[in-house]
Amino acid sequence: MHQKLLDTHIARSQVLIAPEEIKAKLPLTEVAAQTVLRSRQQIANILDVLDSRKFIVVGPCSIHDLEAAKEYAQKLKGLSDRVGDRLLLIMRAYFEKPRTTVGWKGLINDPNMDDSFEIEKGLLLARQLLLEIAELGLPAATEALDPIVPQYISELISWSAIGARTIESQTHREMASGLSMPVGLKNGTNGSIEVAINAVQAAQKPHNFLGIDRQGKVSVFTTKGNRYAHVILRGGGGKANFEAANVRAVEELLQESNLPTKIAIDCSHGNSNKDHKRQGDVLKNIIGQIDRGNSSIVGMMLESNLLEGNQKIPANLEDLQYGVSVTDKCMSWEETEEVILSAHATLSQNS
Ligand SMILES: O=C[C@H](O)[C@H](O)COP(=O)(O)O
Ligand SMILES: C=C(OP(=O)(O)O)C(=O)O
Repeated sequence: MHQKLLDTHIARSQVLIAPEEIKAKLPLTEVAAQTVLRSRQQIANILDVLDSRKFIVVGPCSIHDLEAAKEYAQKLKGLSDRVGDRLLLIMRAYFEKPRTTVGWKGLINDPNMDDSFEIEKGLLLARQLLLEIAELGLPAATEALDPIVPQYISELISWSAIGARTIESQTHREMASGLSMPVGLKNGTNGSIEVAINAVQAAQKPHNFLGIDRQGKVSVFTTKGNRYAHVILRGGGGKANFEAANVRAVEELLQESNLPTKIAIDCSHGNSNKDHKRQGDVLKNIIGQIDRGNSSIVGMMLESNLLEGNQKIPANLEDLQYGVSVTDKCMSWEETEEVILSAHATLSQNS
C-alpha cells in the first residue's frame, strides 16, 4: 500500500554513467586543456581590465548537428585569428535549452531529436564536440542549466551563462558560485535587472549545496564563490536594455551594491526583439559606446549559424536544413563575419 506514496508521477528511472567514466571514454587532451586554461584566464583578465580586449560569445542558439557545428567552429577560429588583437571570440556551444513552456530541450536531453531522450549519448556527443572545439584552440561557452551536467563537460567550457529563466533559482546561483569559469548572469525575461544583480551577489559568495561527485555519488559541495560572476543585459518585457542610458543605470545599481561594474550585453533575445536581423545594429550601438569611452562593457553575445533564420524540427529528420537553427533565429555566417570585422575595425581605429 505504501508504494502508492512513491513514484506516483515517475514513468521510469535509469542509472546514468558516472562523470569519470565519460571522461575515460573521451579524455581531456593537453591541447584542449591549454585552450581552456588560457581562455578562462583571458576572460578573467578582461573582467579585471588587465586585458583591454572585449569578448564576444557567438554561435548557434543551440547545437543539434555536430558536422555543422564543427564547420562553424572552423570558420570562427579563422575569424578569431583575424580579430584577436581587439576581440576574444568564444563559440556558443549550447547543449541545454530552457523552454518557456515545452519544446526540444537540446542535444544533451534528446540527441536524436525524436523524444528518445538518450541523455548518455547526448553527454558523450556534447563532450566530443567540446573536445574538438578546444583542440582547434577556440574557447567554448554554454548555458549551465542542469546542475549535474557540469561534472561531465565543464572542464571544456571557458565561459558559462545562467539564463533569464533560471536566474532567480537558488540552485543555479549556487552552481554559478562553484563553476570554475567566469559566469554571466542574465536579467529576467520580464526585463528585471535586480534579479541579475542579486544573482551576481549570490554567485560571488560561498555556498553549500548538493550535487554529484566524479564517481556519481551524491555529495555536499562547499564553494568559494565565483569572483568572475557578472551581469548580462538581454532585454525583456518588451524592451531592449543595451542603450547607453540603460548601461549607465546598471552601472549605478552595481556600484550601489558594491559590485564590480562589469557588464556583458546579449544582442539577441529581448535586445533584438527576437529578430535576428537586428543583432548587427545592436552590436554596432554597443561598440559605439565602447568607442566613446565606456569601460564597464566587457563582452557581447550574438546568435549566429552557418545560415540565417530557423526551422521547425521536421517529422522526418532527413528534411532538416543543414546549418539552420532549430531554436531561435540566428544571423548567417556572412553577416556574422561582417559585423565582427566592422566591430574590430571600429575598436582598432582609436587604439
Ligand atoms: O535562446 C533560446 C530560447 O529563447 C529559449 O530557449 C526559450 O525558447 P522558447 O521560448 O522557444 O521555449
Ligand atoms: C535561452 C537563452 O537566453 P535567455 O536566457 O536570455 O533567454 C539563450 O541564450 O539560449
